[in-house]
Amino acid sequence: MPTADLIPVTVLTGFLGSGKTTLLNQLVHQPAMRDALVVINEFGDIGLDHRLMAEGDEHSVMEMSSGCLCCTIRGELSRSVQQALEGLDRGEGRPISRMMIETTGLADPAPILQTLMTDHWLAHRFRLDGVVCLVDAANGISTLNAHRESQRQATIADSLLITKADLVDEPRLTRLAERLTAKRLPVSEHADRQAEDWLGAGAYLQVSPLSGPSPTASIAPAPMLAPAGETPRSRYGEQIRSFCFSVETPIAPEVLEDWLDLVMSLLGDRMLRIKAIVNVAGRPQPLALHGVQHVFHPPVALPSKACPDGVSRFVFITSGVAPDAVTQLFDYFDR
Ligand SMILES: Nc1nc2c(ncn2[C@@H]2O[C@H](COP(=O)(O)OP(=O)(O)OP(=O)(O)O)[C@@H](O)[C@H]2O)c(=O)[nH]1
Repeated sequence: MPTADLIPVTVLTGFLGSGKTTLLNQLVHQPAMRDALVVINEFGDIGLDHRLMAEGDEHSVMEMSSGCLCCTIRGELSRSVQQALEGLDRGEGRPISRMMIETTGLADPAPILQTLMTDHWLAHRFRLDGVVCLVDAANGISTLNAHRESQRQATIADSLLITKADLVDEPRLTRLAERLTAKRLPVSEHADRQAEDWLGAGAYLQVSPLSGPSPTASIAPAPMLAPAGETPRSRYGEQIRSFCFSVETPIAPEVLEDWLDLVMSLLGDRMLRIKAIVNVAGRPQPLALHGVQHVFHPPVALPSKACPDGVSRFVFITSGVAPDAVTQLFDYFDR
């Protein structure tokens, strides 16, 4: 097939909580995402991101949460996409014009790119359009220092976008931008592409910031290494683990608050990510909660269909923390 007829694929990556799903939620309403197939890969047994995605008629969302696309379920990308496209061929939707893959926050994008390029079926239908990496301004520098995965994601990206610029002051944003543009390795052939190149006509630049005065910043990418003397501490697969926790009855607001406050303060740097859809007693709508390292974002009310069975679901991604340490604390407060 001529390259021009191949379906473009964008890989959207970025460390845990950097804002990938938030961005996708806004992008799916852009004209360039009409007829897009969105593949969401999540770290953890319970995938919550598909519930957090706004629904729309013009895009399909495929969730892959049984493992990480860069390692354990690498072979499944081809099979799952084939199934999705066969469904479309049978008239169960319109043909897709683009695919977007949201990686897990801990993914190494390189094996995913390799799969796209070397899997016979995928390589004959899709072409890589680019890798976009989100870097969270609130946690960016410490994450780059501490987590090899974050460095890999930013190094491989064609475009880097800084999210949460509204949460930091200008000097902090500048330090992060300088860190990201510090050219310590040969720059990849696409490295000078600006964010507006992907998705065609600058779709991202139309995305409004979530809150606050400063828009999400986009900068040209550049590979980087940790500064001398700062060794990445974590290695995916060794210490990092995810676990899920469900609560079947509505949770009293004070129990939720006290429990999460204590969890965050006790676990400190070892708490990488909390994601939850919570049925809070006395509230008509479920709440989405997001903790990203030491930052807890304001809760957001979701439509009732995000939690149809009334069960609250929490996903914790930690470094070296036993699940019991978290769940027993809940039992302590929920007496
Ligand atoms: N203030 C602010 N908050 C943001 C911005 N982008 C994302 N967030 C918040 O950051 C939190 C995490 O965002 P997600 O979109 O779930 O992040 P993610 O990268 O998909 O997370 P993982 O699936 O864990 O990798 C949510 O509470 C978002 O509302 C931003 O630009 N500004």
